[in-house]
Amino acid sequence: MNRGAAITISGCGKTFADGTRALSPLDLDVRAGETLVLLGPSGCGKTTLLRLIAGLEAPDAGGHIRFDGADVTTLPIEKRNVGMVFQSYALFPNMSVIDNVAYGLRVRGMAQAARRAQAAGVLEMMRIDALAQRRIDQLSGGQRQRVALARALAVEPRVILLDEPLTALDAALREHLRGEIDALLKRLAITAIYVTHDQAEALALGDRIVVMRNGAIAQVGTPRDVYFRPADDFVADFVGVTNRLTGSVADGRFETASGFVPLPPDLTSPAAAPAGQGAARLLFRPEAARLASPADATLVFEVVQVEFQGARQKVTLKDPAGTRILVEAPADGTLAPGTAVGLILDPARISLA
Ligand SMILES: Nc1ncnc2c1ncn2[C@@H]1O[C@H](COP(=O)(O)OP(=O)(O)OP(=O)(O)O)[C@@H](O)[C@H]1O
Repeated sequence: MNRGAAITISGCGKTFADGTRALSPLDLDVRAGETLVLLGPSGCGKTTLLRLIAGLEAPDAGGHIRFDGADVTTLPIEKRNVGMVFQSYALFPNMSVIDNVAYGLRVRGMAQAARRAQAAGVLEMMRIDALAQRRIDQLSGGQRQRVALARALAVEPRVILLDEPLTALDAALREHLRGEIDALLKRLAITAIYVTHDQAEALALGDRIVVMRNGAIAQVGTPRDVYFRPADDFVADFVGVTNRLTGSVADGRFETASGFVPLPPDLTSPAAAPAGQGAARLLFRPEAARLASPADATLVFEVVQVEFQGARQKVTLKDPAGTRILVEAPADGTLAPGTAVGLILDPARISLA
């Protein structure tokens, strides 16, 4: 397999013929060999960005796309050496599995024996070699998606582009294939760009995640960055439940109705503007908090509701100002509505907004 290409996207916007502005001009660097996930709600421009990278659409004037430094902006898809996998497999239903996988090699003019051998190798790698002679319409959804992936990989692309490849599958199969795709992409060290609107898929697969909103990039970061240090309210809410406390920052502390939180240095540095000093909100996920006795904590809340979930319980708390938050705790049965509890926040998993 080829080594993956580094991709540089600069000033790429996209306005369709009917005037729809699908993407505002944006810049993005994709590192060689990484899996980059484009995550965002329907219509935010994920597919459009993927199609620009593929060469299926041209960016508006001024936009440039480079693969390993070489400008490919005007190159059509067949000259970019990219593989694509879609939600709707786009396989030839009457052809055998092996002929589907070898198709791209035939288009490139490879001789029959050589392309059959190469296709057979990819089928083996994907563990579907036993299905080589089956027709596509004799396969299950999960098998078809493996064939689609095999076909994209058979041409030894520098970049593989995946557009919601698992959406059509049921939940259990989706999770299983997600694990397989993750392992495969890491092993091949191929540059992969993966479009999804499913946050769990994005967090599991991405080396980095690009959260998109209304044709623009809201945040680029590792799954941990995006989850624990969301750039804004939109990102915070799109990737999970977010608690918010209002208060103010002074002398390295966040002061709020229920007490205070000592802040880690990176949140109080001048670079952490606008929240380095003055009125602010503290954001954290339910699992970034731990319950403690009120005497051992700098924040004290009242228990409002406890929802038993087996191994864990979800606990709703309120502060003296009436602000409610949701936390998770081991299901030990000692929490009752009306009691006071202390709350300890993991400093690495809080952010200010
Ligand atoms: N060929 C086209 N002509 C006009 N508008 C288009 C065209 N293709 C896409 N759009 C519009 O551009 C915007 C972005 O679409 P895009 O398909 O990139 O979104 P998406 O984030 O991939 O959404 P989804 O998750 O629903 O696939 C949408 O408003 C869409 O309606």
